[in-house]
Amino acid sequence: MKNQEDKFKKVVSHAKEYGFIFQSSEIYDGLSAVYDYAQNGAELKNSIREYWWKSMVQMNENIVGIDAAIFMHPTTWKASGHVDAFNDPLIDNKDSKKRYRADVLIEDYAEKLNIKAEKEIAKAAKRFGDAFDRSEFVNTNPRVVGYLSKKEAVLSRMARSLENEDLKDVKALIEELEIACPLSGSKNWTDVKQFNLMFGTKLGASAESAMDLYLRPETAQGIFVNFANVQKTGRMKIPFGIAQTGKAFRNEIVARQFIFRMREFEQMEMQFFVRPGEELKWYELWKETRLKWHLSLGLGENKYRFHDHDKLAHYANAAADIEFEFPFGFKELEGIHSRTDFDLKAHEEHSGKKLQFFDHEMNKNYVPYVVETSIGLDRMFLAVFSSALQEETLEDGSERVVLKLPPVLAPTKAAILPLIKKDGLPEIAREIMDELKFDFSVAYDEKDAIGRRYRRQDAIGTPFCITVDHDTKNDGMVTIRYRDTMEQNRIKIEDLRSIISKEVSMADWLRKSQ
Ligand SMILES: Nc1ncnc2c1ncn2[C@@H]1O[C@H](COP(=O)(O)OP(=O)(O)OP(=O)(O)O)[C@@H](O)[C@H]1O
Repeated sequence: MKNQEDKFKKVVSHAKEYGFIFQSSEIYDGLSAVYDYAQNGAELKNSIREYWWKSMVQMNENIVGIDAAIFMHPTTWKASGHVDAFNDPLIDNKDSKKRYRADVLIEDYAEKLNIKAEKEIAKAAKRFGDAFDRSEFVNTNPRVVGYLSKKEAVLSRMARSLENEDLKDVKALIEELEIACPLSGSKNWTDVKQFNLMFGTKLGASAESAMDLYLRPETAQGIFVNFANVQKTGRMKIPFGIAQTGKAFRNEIVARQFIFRMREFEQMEMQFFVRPGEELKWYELWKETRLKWHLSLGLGENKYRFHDHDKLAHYANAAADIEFEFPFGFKELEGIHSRTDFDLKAHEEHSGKKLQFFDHEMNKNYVPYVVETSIGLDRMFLAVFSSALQEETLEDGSERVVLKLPPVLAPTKAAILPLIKKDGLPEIAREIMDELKFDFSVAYDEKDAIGRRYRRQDAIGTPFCITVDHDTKNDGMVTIRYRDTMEQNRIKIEDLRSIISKEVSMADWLRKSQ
Protein backbone atom coordinates (compact mmCIF):
# COMPACT_ATOMS: atom_id res chain seq x y z
CA MET A 1 0.00 0.00 0.00
CA LYS A 2 2.78 2.39 0.98
CA ASN A 3 4.61 1.46 -2.21
CA GLN A 4 1.53 2.19 -4.25
CA GLU A 5 1.16 5.60 -2.63
CA ASP A 6 4.80 6.42 -3.27
CA LYS A 7 4.53 5.34 -6.88
CA PHE A 8 1.44 7.47 -7.35
CA LYS A 9 3.12 10.52 -5.79
CA LYS A 10 6.01 10.06 -8.20
CA VAL A 11 3.62 9.92 -11.14
CA VAL A 12 1.99 13.19 -10.10
CA SER A 13 5.24 15.01 -9.47
CA HIS A 14 6.89 13.71 -12.65
CA ALA A 15 3.87 14.86 -14.68
CA LYS A 16 4.38 18.37 -13.35
CA GLU A 17 8.15 18.53 -13.33
CA TYR A 18 8.49 17.42 -16.93
CA GLY A 19 5.72 19.50 -18.43
CA PHE A 20 2.91 16.96 -18.84
CA ILE A 21 0.17 18.12 -16.47
CA PHE A 22 -0.34 21.23 -14.37
CA GLN A 23 -3.04 22.09 -11.88
CA SER A 24 -5.52 24.44 -13.55
CA SER A 25 -5.05 28.12 -12.63
CA GLU A 26 -2.19 27.18 -10.35
CA ILE A 27 -1.14 30.80 -9.75
CA TYR A 28 -4.49 31.23 -7.97
CA ASP A 29 -3.89 28.05 -5.94
CA GLY A 30 -5.63 25.86 -8.48
CA LEU A 31 -9.13 24.57 -8.99
CA SER A 32 -10.00 21.24 -7.47
CA ALA A 33 -10.05 18.28 -9.90
CA VAL A 34 -9.38 20.43 -12.97
CA TYR A 35 -6.08 20.07 -14.80
CA ASP A 36 -4.24 21.57 -17.76
CA TYR A 37 -2.17 19.55 -20.19
CA ALA A 38 1.25 21.10 -20.67
CA GLN A 39 3.61 21.06 -23.65
CA ASN A 40 4.46 17.35 -23.45
CA GLY A 41 1.10 16.29 -22.04
CA ALA A 42 -0.86 17.89 -24.88
CA GLU A 43 1.25 15.97 -27.42
CA LEU A 44 0.78 12.68 -25.61
CA LYS A 45 -2.93 13.27 -25.22
CA ASN A 46 -3.30 14.15 -28.91
CA SER A 47 -1.48 10.97 -29.88
CA ILE A 48 -3.70 8.78 -27.72
CA ARG A 49 -6.77 10.46 -29.22
CA GLU A 50 -5.43 9.97 -32.72
CA TYR A 51 -4.62 6.32 -32.06
CA TRP A 52 -8.17 5.74 -30.87
CA TRP A 53 -9.76 7.76 -33.67
CA LYS A 54 -7.82 5.98 -36.41
CA SER A 55 -8.52 2.56 -35.00
CA MET A 56 -12.24 3.38 -34.93
CA VAL A 57 -12.89 5.62 -37.92
CA GLN A 58 -10.04 4.99 -40.35
CA MET A 59 -9.90 1.22 -39.83
CA ASN A 60 -13.64 0.54 -40.01
CA GLU A 61 -15.49 1.43 -43.17
CA ASN A 62 -18.80 1.30 -41.31
CA ILE A 63 -17.79 3.73 -38.54
CA VAL A 64 -17.80 7.49 -39.08
CA GLY A 65 -16.74 10.25 -36.74
CA ILE A 66 -18.55 13.43 -35.71
CA ASP A 67 -17.89 16.41 -33.47
CA ALA A 68 -21.09 17.54 -31.77
CA ALA A 69 -21.46 20.68 -29.66
CA ILE A 70 -21.07 20.64 -25.90
CA PHE A 71 -24.29 22.63 -25.48
CA MET A 72 -27.37 20.62 -26.35
CA HIS A 73 -31.07 21.29 -26.18
CA PRO A 74 -32.05 20.77 -22.53
CA THR A 75 -34.72 18.20 -23.43
CA THR A 76 -31.86 15.91 -24.47
CA TRP A 77 -31.01 15.39 -20.80
CA LYS A 78 -34.61 14.86 -19.81
CA ALA A 79 -34.91 12.14 -22.48
CA SER A 80 -31.61 10.48 -21.59
CA GLY A 81 -32.58 10.22 -17.93
CA HIS A 82 -29.78 12.47 -16.71
CA VAL A 83 -32.08 15.11 -15.20
CA ASP A 84 -33.87 12.54 -13.09
CA ALA A 85 -31.28 9.87 -12.51
CA PHE A 86 -27.72 11.11 -12.95
CA ASN A 87 -27.20 11.29 -9.22
CA ASP A 88 -24.73 10.12 -6.66
CA PRO A 89 -25.75 9.58 -3.02
CA LEU A 90 -23.86 12.06 -0.86
CA ILE A 91 -23.36 12.28 2.86
CA ASP A 92 -21.69 14.99 4.96
CA ASN A 93 -19.77 14.56 8.13
CA LYS A 94 -21.10 17.12 10.61
CA ASP A 95 -17.81 17.49 12.48
CA SER A 96 -15.24 17.64 9.69
CA LYS A 97 -17.73 19.26 7.26
CA LYS A 98 -16.33 16.88 4.62
CA ARG A 99 -18.58 15.54 1.90
CA TYR A 100 -18.42 11.93 0.72
CA ARG A 101 -20.14 9.61 -1.69
CA ALA A 102 -22.08 7.28 0.60
CA ASP A 103 -21.62 4.35 -1.79
CA VAL A 104 -17.85 4.92 -1.91
CA LEU A 105 -17.60 4.93 1.90
CA ILE A 106 -19.36 1.57 1.96
CA GLU A 107 -17.31 0.19 -0.93
CA ASP A 108 -14.10 1.24 0.83
CA TYR A 109 -15.30 -0.61 3.95
CA ALA A 110 -15.99 -3.71 1.86
CA GLU A 111 -12.56 -3.44 0.23
CA LYS A 112 -10.95 -3.45 3.68
CA LEU A 113 -12.67 -6.79 4.40
CA ASN A 114 -11.28 -8.06 1.14
CA ILE A 115 -7.77 -6.94 2.05
CA LYS A 116 -8.07 -8.74 5.42
CA ALA A 117 -9.12 -11.94 3.63
CA GLU A 118 -6.25 -11.62 1.15
CA LYS A 119 -3.79 -11.20 4.02
CA GLU A 120 -4.98 -14.45 5.64
CA ILE A 121 -4.72 -16.20 2.27
CA ALA A 122 -1.20 -14.89 1.67
CA LYS A 123 -0.10 -16.01 5.16
CA ALA A 124 -1.46 -19.51 4.60
CA ALA A 125 0.07 -19.71 1.12
CA LYS A 126 3.45 -18.95 2.62
CA ARG A 127 2.96 -21.52 5.37
CA PHE A 128 1.80 -24.39 3.14
CA GLY A 129 3.98 -23.66 0.09
CA ASP A 130 3.27 -25.88 -2.93
CA ALA A 131 0.63 -27.86 -1.06
CA PHE A 132 -1.57 -24.75 -0.75
CA ASP A 133 -4.99 -25.01 -2.38
CA ARG A 134 -6.35 -21.48 -2.59
CA SER A 135 -9.94 -22.27 -3.45
CA GLU A 136 -10.27 -24.87 -0.71
CA PHE A 137 -8.79 -22.46 1.82
CA VAL A 138 -11.10 -19.64 0.74
CA ASN A 139 -14.13 -21.90 1.10
CA THR A 140 -13.23 -23.46 4.43
CA ASN A 141 -11.13 -21.11 6.55
CA PRO A 142 -13.62 -19.59 9.02
CA ARG A 143 -11.94 -16.18 9.11
CA VAL A 144 -11.73 -15.82 5.36
CA VAL A 145 -15.28 -17.11 4.89
CA GLY A 146 -16.39 -14.57 7.51
CA TYR A 147 -14.67 -11.61 5.86
CA LEU A 148 -15.83 -12.47 2.36
CA SER A 149 -19.41 -13.25 3.24
CA LYS A 150 -19.69 -10.02 5.22
CA LYS A 151 -18.28 -8.15 2.24
CA GLU A 152 -20.88 -9.72 -0.07
CA ALA A 153 -23.70 -8.99 2.37
CA VAL A 154 -22.66 -5.34 2.75
CA LEU A 155 -22.37 -4.74 -0.98
CA SER A 156 -25.60 -6.45 -1.87
CA ARG A 157 -27.56 -4.58 0.80
CA MET A 158 -26.13 -1.30 -0.49
CA ALA A 159 -27.01 -2.19 -4.09
CA ARG A 160 -30.56 -3.11 -3.03
CA SER A 161 -31.06 0.09 -1.06
CA LEU A 162 -29.74 2.29 -3.86
CA GLU A 163 -31.90 0.52 -6.41
CA ASN A 164 -34.98 1.05 -4.24
CA GLU A 165 -33.87 4.61 -3.54
CA ASP A 166 -33.97 3.77 0.14
CA LEU A 167 -31.44 6.38 1.25
CA LYS A 168 -32.43 5.93 4.90
CA ASP A 169 -31.17 2.38 4.73
CA VAL A 170 -27.90 3.51 3.13
CA LYS A 171 -27.35 5.76 6.14
CA ALA A 172 -28.42 2.98 8.51
CA LEU A 173 -25.83 0.71 6.91
CA ILE A 174 -23.08 3.32 7.39
CA GLU A 175 -24.06 3.61 11.04
CA GLU A 176 -24.33 -0.15 11.62
CA LEU A 177 -20.88 -0.68 10.11
CA GLU A 178 -19.62 2.17 12.29
CA ILE A 179 -17.94 3.80 9.33
CA ALA A 180 -16.04 6.89 10.45
CA CYS A 181 -15.03 9.99 8.49
CA PRO A 182 -11.58 9.10 7.12
CA LEU A 183 -10.38 12.60 7.93
CA SER A 184 -11.65 13.18 11.46
CA GLY A 185 -12.68 9.76 12.72
CA SER A 186 -16.11 11.18 13.55
CA LYS A 187 -19.26 9.07 13.07
CA ASN A 188 -21.57 12.08 13.18
CA TRP A 189 -23.26 11.88 9.76
CA THR A 190 -26.04 13.82 8.03
CA ASP A 191 -28.78 12.02 6.10
CA VAL A 192 -27.89 10.67 2.67
CA LYS A 193 -29.12 12.87 -0.21
CA GLN A 194 -29.14 12.46 -3.97
CA PHE A 195 -26.92 14.94 -5.80
CA ASN A 196 -27.19 15.59 -9.55
CA LEU A 197 -23.80 15.61 -11.22
CA MET A 198 -24.64 17.89 -14.15
CA PHE A 199 -23.32 21.45 -14.29
CA GLY A 200 -25.99 23.99 -15.16
CA THR A 201 -25.48 27.18 -17.12
CA LYS A 202 -27.56 29.71 -19.04
CA LEU A 203 -27.86 30.54 -22.72
CA GLY A 204 -29.04 34.03 -23.71
CA ALA A 205 -28.33 37.64 -22.88
CA SER A 206 -31.24 38.72 -20.72
CA ALA A 207 -32.20 37.10 -17.47
CA GLU A 208 -35.87 36.69 -18.51
CA SER A 209 -35.25 35.01 -21.85
CA ALA A 210 -32.23 32.95 -20.82
CA MET A 211 -32.57 29.22 -21.27
CA ASP A 212 -31.27 26.78 -18.68
CA LEU A 213 -28.67 24.50 -20.17
CA TYR A 214 -26.35 21.76 -18.97
CA LEU A 215 -22.76 21.16 -19.87
CA ARG A 216 -22.91 17.67 -21.37
CA PRO A 217 -22.01 14.95 -18.85
CA GLU A 218 -21.24 12.48 -21.67
CA THR A 219 -20.61 12.73 -25.40
CA ALA A 220 -22.93 9.83 -26.26
CA GLN A 221 -26.11 11.91 -26.50
CA GLY A 222 -24.55 14.11 -29.21
CA ILE A 223 -24.32 10.92 -31.25
CA PHE A 224 -27.87 9.74 -30.57
CA VAL A 225 -29.52 13.02 -31.55
CA ASN A 226 -27.53 12.98 -34.81
CA PHE A 227 -28.37 9.35 -35.60
CA ALA A 228 -30.85 10.05 -38.41
CA ASN A 229 -28.78 12.87 -39.95
CA VAL A 230 -25.63 10.76 -40.13
CA GLN A 231 -27.47 7.64 -41.29
CA LYS A 232 -29.13 9.48 -44.18
CA THR A 233 -26.31 11.76 -45.31
CA GLY A 234 -23.70 9.00 -44.95
CA ARG A 235 -26.05 6.37 -46.45
CA MET A 236 -25.08 4.15 -43.56
CA LYS A 237 -26.46 0.63 -43.30
CA ILE A 238 -26.93 -1.29 -40.09
CA PRO A 239 -24.65 -2.36 -38.50
CA PHE A 240 -22.74 0.93 -38.36
CA GLY A 241 -21.08 3.12 -35.78
CA ILE A 242 -20.65 6.80 -34.96
CA ALA A 243 -17.55 7.84 -33.03
CA GLN A 244 -16.79 11.05 -31.22
CA THR A 245 -14.22 12.49 -28.86
CA GLY A 246 -14.82 15.56 -26.73
CA LYS A 247 -15.14 17.21 -23.38
CA ALA A 248 -17.65 16.09 -20.76
CA PHE A 249 -18.39 17.68 -17.39
CA ARG A 250 -19.45 16.12 -14.10
CA ASN A 251 -19.71 17.80 -10.76
CA GLU A 252 -18.12 14.80 -9.01
CA ILE A 253 -18.74 14.84 -5.26
CA VAL A 254 -15.34 13.50 -4.45
CA ALA A 255 -12.87 14.15 -7.20
CA ARG A 256 -9.57 12.54 -6.38
CA GLN A 257 -6.71 10.51 -7.70
CA PHE A 258 -5.32 13.20 -9.99
CA ILE A 259 -6.67 12.95 -13.55
CA PHE A 260 -8.52 9.69 -12.79
CA ARG A 261 -11.63 11.54 -11.67
CA MET A 262 -11.95 15.09 -12.92
CA ARG A 263 -14.79 17.56 -13.15
CA GLU A 264 -13.92 18.47 -16.75
CA PHE A 265 -12.60 15.55 -18.78
CA GLU A 266 -12.57 14.10 -22.25
CA GLN A 267 -14.32 11.02 -23.54
CA MET A 268 -13.80 8.89 -26.62
CA GLU A 269 -17.06 7.15 -27.37
CA MET A 270 -18.43 5.02 -30.16
CA GLN A 271 -22.07 4.03 -30.52
CA PHE A 272 -22.61 0.99 -32.72
CA PHE A 273 -26.14 0.59 -34.12
CA VAL A 274 -27.32 -2.98 -34.68
CA ARG A 275 -30.41 -5.06 -35.39
CA PRO A 276 -32.57 -5.74 -32.32
CA GLY A 277 -31.71 -9.18 -30.99
CA GLU A 278 -28.14 -9.07 -32.31
CA GLU A 279 -26.83 -6.69 -29.66
CA LEU A 280 -25.28 -9.28 -27.36
CA LYS A 281 -23.26 -10.79 -30.19
CA TRP A 282 -21.87 -7.32 -31.01
CA TYR A 283 -21.34 -6.58 -27.34
CA GLU A 284 -19.06 -9.62 -27.03
CA LEU A 285 -17.23 -8.65 -30.20
CA TRP A 286 -16.62 -5.08 -29.05
CA LYS A 287 -15.36 -6.30 -25.69
CA GLU A 288 -12.78 -8.39 -27.51
CA THR A 289 -11.91 -5.67 -30.03
CA ARG A 290 -11.36 -3.04 -27.40
CA LEU A 291 -9.18 -5.27 -25.25
CA LYS A 292 -7.05 -6.00 -28.31
CA TRP A 293 -6.64 -2.26 -28.91
CA HIS A 294 -5.37 -1.82 -25.36
CA LEU A 295 -3.03 -4.80 -25.57
CA SER A 296 -1.51 -3.48 -28.81
CA LEU A 297 0.16 -0.71 -26.81
CA GLY A 298 2.24 -3.29 -24.97
CA LEU A 299 1.67 -2.03 -21.41
CA GLY A 300 1.34 -5.67 -20.27
CA GLU A 301 -1.48 -8.20 -20.49
CA ASN A 302 -1.63 -8.61 -16.72
CA LYS A 303 -2.49 -4.91 -16.36
CA TYR A 304 -6.04 -5.43 -17.71
CA ARG A 305 -9.07 -7.34 -16.57
CA PHE A 306 -12.77 -7.37 -17.37
CA HIS A 307 -15.33 -6.59 -14.73
CA ASP A 308 -18.78 -7.77 -15.79
CA HIS A 309 -21.55 -5.79 -14.13
CA ASP A 310 -24.30 -7.50 -12.14
CA LYS A 311 -26.08 -4.26 -11.39
CA LEU A 312 -27.06 -2.65 -14.68
CA ALA A 313 -27.90 0.97 -15.47
CA HIS A 314 -31.52 1.67 -16.41
CA TYR A 315 -30.68 1.62 -20.14
CA ALA A 316 -28.47 -1.47 -20.34
CA ASN A 317 -28.96 -5.22 -20.82
CA ALA A 318 -25.26 -6.04 -20.46
CA ALA A 319 -22.25 -4.05 -19.32
CA ALA A 320 -18.58 -4.60 -18.58
CA ASP A 321 -15.61 -2.47 -17.67
CA ILE A 322 -12.09 -2.92 -18.87
CA GLU A 323 -10.17 -2.30 -15.67
CA PHE A 324 -6.55 -1.23 -15.60
CA GLU A 325 -4.04 -1.61 -12.82
CA PHE A 326 -3.40 2.03 -11.89
CA PRO A 327 -0.88 2.82 -9.14
CA PHE A 328 -3.84 2.73 -6.72
CA GLY A 329 -5.14 -0.65 -7.89
CA PHE A 330 -7.45 -2.02 -10.59
CA LYS A 331 -10.03 0.59 -11.63
CA GLU A 332 -12.37 1.24 -14.55
CA LEU A 333 -10.66 2.53 -17.67
CA GLU A 334 -13.32 1.87 -20.29
CA GLY A 335 -16.96 0.81 -20.29
CA ILE A 336 -18.64 -1.39 -22.90
CA HIS A 337 -22.39 -1.21 -22.66
CA SER A 338 -25.25 -2.83 -24.50
CA ARG A 339 -27.66 0.14 -24.26
CA THR A 340 -30.64 -1.52 -25.98
CA ASP A 341 -32.93 0.89 -27.88
CA PHE A 342 -33.38 3.02 -24.75
CA ASP A 343 -31.76 6.23 -25.97
CA LEU A 344 -33.12 6.38 -29.51
CA LYS A 345 -36.62 5.49 -28.27
CA ALA A 346 -36.47 8.13 -25.56
CA HIS A 347 -35.38 10.78 -28.09
CA GLU A 348 -38.18 9.69 -30.45
CA GLU A 349 -40.70 10.15 -27.64
CA HIS A 350 -39.38 13.53 -26.51
CA SER A 351 -38.74 15.02 -29.97
CA GLY A 352 -41.62 13.47 -31.90
CA LYS A 353 -39.12 12.65 -34.71
CA LYS A 354 -38.57 9.14 -36.04
CA LEU A 355 -35.16 7.69 -35.22
CA GLN A 356 -35.47 4.44 -37.10
CA PHE A 357 -33.82 2.45 -39.84
CA PHE A 358 -35.47 0.78 -42.80
CA ASP A 359 -33.78 -2.59 -43.16
CA HIS A 360 -34.18 -3.71 -46.79
CA GLU A 361 -33.17 -7.27 -46.04
CA MET A 362 -35.80 -7.59 -43.32
CA ASN A 363 -38.18 -5.27 -45.18
CA LYS A 364 -39.10 -3.40 -42.04
CA ASN A 365 -38.45 -0.32 -39.93
CA TYR A 366 -37.03 -0.57 -36.45
CA VAL A 367 -35.32 1.44 -33.75
CA PRO A 368 -31.76 0.07 -33.75
CA TYR A 369 -30.12 -1.35 -30.62
CA VAL A 370 -26.87 0.19 -29.49
CA VAL A 371 -23.58 -1.17 -28.23
CA GLU A 372 -21.34 1.53 -26.85
CA THR A 373 -17.63 1.66 -26.11
CA SER A 374 -16.74 4.56 -23.84
CA ILE A 375 -13.29 5.44 -22.60
CA GLY A 376 -11.94 8.45 -20.73
CA LEU A 377 -9.03 10.01 -22.60
CA ASP A 378 -7.55 11.36 -19.38
CA ARG A 379 -7.82 7.95 -17.70
CA MET A 380 -6.11 6.41 -20.71
CA PHE A 381 -3.40 9.05 -20.36
CA LEU A 382 -2.95 8.11 -16.70
CA ALA A 383 -2.83 4.40 -17.57
CA VAL A 384 -0.14 4.93 -20.21
CA PHE A 385 1.84 7.48 -18.23
CA SER A 386 1.82 5.67 -14.87
CA SER A 387 2.83 2.32 -16.30
CA ALA A 388 5.51 3.89 -18.49
CA LEU A 389 7.21 5.67 -15.59
CA GLN A 390 10.03 3.50 -14.34
CA GLU A 391 13.05 3.86 -12.11
CA GLU A 392 16.04 1.74 -12.98
CA THR A 393 19.28 1.06 -11.20
CA LEU A 394 22.01 0.86 -13.79
CA GLU A 395 25.09 -1.37 -13.75
CA ASP A 396 27.25 1.43 -12.35
CA GLY A 397 24.80 1.81 -9.48
CA SER A 398 23.30 5.08 -10.70
CA GLU A 399 19.56 5.62 -10.95
CA ARG A 400 17.72 6.47 -14.12
CA VAL A 401 14.12 7.68 -14.41
CA VAL A 402 12.69 6.71 -17.77
CA LEU A 403 9.27 7.08 -19.31
CA LYS A 404 8.91 3.97 -21.45
CA LEU A 405 6.00 5.27 -23.49
CA PRO A 406 4.89 3.25 -26.51
CA PRO A 407 7.02 5.04 -29.19
CA VAL A 408 3.94 5.76 -31.31
CA LEU A 409 2.60 7.95 -28.49
CA ALA A 410 5.82 9.66 -27.38
CA PRO A 411 5.54 13.50 -27.47
CA THR A 412 8.97 13.81 -29.09
CA LYS A 413 10.12 11.02 -31.35
CA ALA A 414 13.79 11.98 -31.58
CA ALA A 415 16.17 14.48 -30.03
CA ILE A 416 19.07 15.75 -32.11
CA LEU A 417 22.10 16.54 -30.00
CA PRO A 418 25.40 18.05 -31.15
CA LEU A 419 28.11 16.62 -28.92
CA ILE A 420 29.50 20.11 -28.35
CA LYS A 421 28.28 23.60 -29.14
CA LYS A 422 31.00 24.43 -31.70
CA ASP A 423 33.09 23.15 -34.61
CA GLY A 424 30.09 23.19 -36.93
CA LEU A 425 28.29 20.37 -35.06
CA PRO A 426 25.19 22.45 -34.19
CA GLU A 427 24.76 23.32 -37.87
CA ILE A 428 24.77 19.66 -38.90
CA ALA A 429 22.36 18.82 -36.10
CA ARG A 430 20.01 21.61 -37.26
CA GLU A 431 20.16 20.31 -40.82
CA ILE A 432 19.18 16.81 -39.65
CA MET A 433 16.38 18.28 -37.58
CA ASP A 434 15.08 20.40 -40.47
CA GLU A 435 14.86 17.27 -42.56
CA LEU A 436 13.25 14.99 -39.95
CA LYS A 437 10.67 17.50 -38.74
CA PHE A 438 8.52 16.91 -41.81
CA ASP A 439 7.90 13.35 -40.61
CA PHE A 440 8.26 13.43 -36.84
CA SER A 441 8.12 15.73 -33.86
CA VAL A 442 11.80 16.26 -33.07
CA ALA A 443 13.70 18.36 -30.56
CA TYR A 444 17.10 20.02 -30.57
CA ASP A 445 19.20 20.26 -27.42
CA GLU A 446 22.77 21.50 -27.10
CA LYS A 447 22.85 22.43 -23.41
CA ASP A 448 24.76 20.45 -20.74
CA ALA A 449 26.83 17.29 -20.96
CA ILE A 450 25.52 14.61 -23.31
CA GLY A 451 24.70 12.23 -20.44
CA ARG A 452 22.41 14.79 -18.84
CA ARG A 453 20.74 15.47 -22.13
CA TYR A 454 20.06 11.74 -22.57
CA ARG A 455 18.47 11.62 -19.12
CA ARG A 456 16.26 14.60 -19.89
CA GLN A 457 14.97 12.85 -22.99
CA ASP A 458 14.52 9.57 -21.07
CA ALA A 459 12.35 11.42 -18.58
CA ILE A 460 9.94 12.65 -21.25
CA GLY A 461 9.92 9.35 -23.11
CA THR A 462 11.81 10.26 -26.30
CA PRO A 463 12.55 6.91 -27.98
CA PHE A 464 15.66 8.06 -29.90
CA CYS A 465 18.56 10.38 -29.24
CA ILE A 466 20.76 11.22 -32.21
CA THR A 467 24.21 12.55 -31.47
CA VAL A 468 26.31 14.46 -33.96
CA ASP A 469 30.06 14.33 -33.24
CA HIS A 470 33.31 15.28 -34.97
CA ASP A 471 33.38 12.11 -37.05
CA THR A 472 30.00 13.00 -38.51
CA LYS A 473 31.71 15.70 -40.57
CA ASN A 474 33.87 13.08 -42.26
CA ASP A 475 31.74 9.97 -42.48
CA GLY A 476 28.17 11.35 -42.53
CA MET A 477 27.25 9.05 -39.63
CA VAL A 478 25.62 9.76 -36.27
CA THR A 479 25.13 7.81 -33.04
CA ILE A 480 21.60 6.67 -32.37
CA ARG A 481 20.76 5.80 -28.78
CA TYR A 482 17.71 3.73 -27.93
CA ARG A 483 15.76 4.88 -24.88
CA ASP A 484 14.79 1.49 -23.44
CA THR A 485 18.01 -0.48 -23.93
CA MET A 486 20.36 2.55 -23.95
CA GLU A 487 22.14 0.71 -26.75
CA GLN A 488 24.06 2.97 -29.13
CA ASN A 489 24.74 2.36 -32.82
CA ARG A 490 26.47 4.30 -35.48
CA ILE A 491 24.31 4.79 -38.55
CA LYS A 492 24.18 6.84 -41.73
CA ILE A 493 22.26 10.11 -41.57
CA GLU A 494 20.15 9.07 -44.55
CA ASP A 495 18.98 5.91 -42.71
CA LEU A 496 17.56 7.87 -39.75
CA ARG A 497 14.13 8.35 -41.24
CA SER A 498 13.50 4.67 -41.90
CA ILE A 499 14.91 3.54 -38.54
CA ILE A 500 12.70 5.95 -36.61
CA SER A 501 9.68 5.16 -38.79
CA LYS A 502 9.93 1.47 -38.03
CA GLU A 503 9.23 2.12 -34.35
CA VAL A 504 6.83 5.03 -34.42
CA SER A 505 4.73 4.46 -37.52
CA MET A 506 1.08 4.68 -36.54
CA ALA A 507 0.20 2.30 -39.39
CA ASP A 508 2.31 -0.48 -37.89
CA TRP A 509 0.85 -0.01 -34.42
CA LEU A 510 -2.66 0.03 -35.85
CA ARG A 511 -1.93 -3.27 -37.60
CA LYS A 512 -1.21 -4.81 -34.18
CA SER A 513 -4.47 -3.46 -32.79
CA GLN A 514 -6.71 -5.12 -35.39
N1 LIG B 1 -14.93 12.17 -13.64
C1 LIG B 1 -14.25 11.54 -14.59
N2 LIG B 1 -12.98 11.89 -14.86
C2 LIG B 1 -12.27 11.28 -15.83
N3 LIG B 1 -12.78 10.29 -16.59
C3 LIG B 1 -14.04 9.90 -16.37
C4 LIG B 1 -14.84 10.50 -15.36
N4 LIG B 1 -16.06 9.91 -15.36
C5 LIG B 1 -16.02 8.99 -16.34
N5 LIG B 1 -14.82 8.97 -16.96
C6 LIG B 1 -14.41 8.13 -18.08
O1 LIG B 1 -15.47 7.97 -18.99
C7 LIG B 1 -15.72 6.57 -19.20
C8 LIG B 1 -17.18 6.32 -19.48
O2 LIG B 1 -18.02 6.99 -18.57
P1 LIG B 1 -19.08 6.23 -17.65
O3 LIG B 1 -20.22 7.12 -17.45
O4 LIG B 1 -19.32 4.85 -18.15
O5 LIG B 1 -18.19 6.19 -16.34
P2 LIG B 1 -18.65 5.81 -14.89
O6 LIG B 1 -19.07 4.38 -14.90
O7 LIG B 1 -19.55 6.85 -14.38
O8 LIG B 1 -17.21 5.94 -14.21
P3 LIG B 1 -16.95 5.86 -12.66
O9 LIG B 1 -17.70 4.64 -12.17
O10 LIG B 1 -15.46 5.74 -12.51
O11 LIG B 1 -17.52 7.15 -12.13
C9 LIG B 1 -15.20 5.91 -17.95
O12 LIG B 1 -14.83 4.57 -18.21
C10 LIG B 1 -14.00 6.76 -17.61
O13 LIG B 1 -12.86 6.33 -18.33
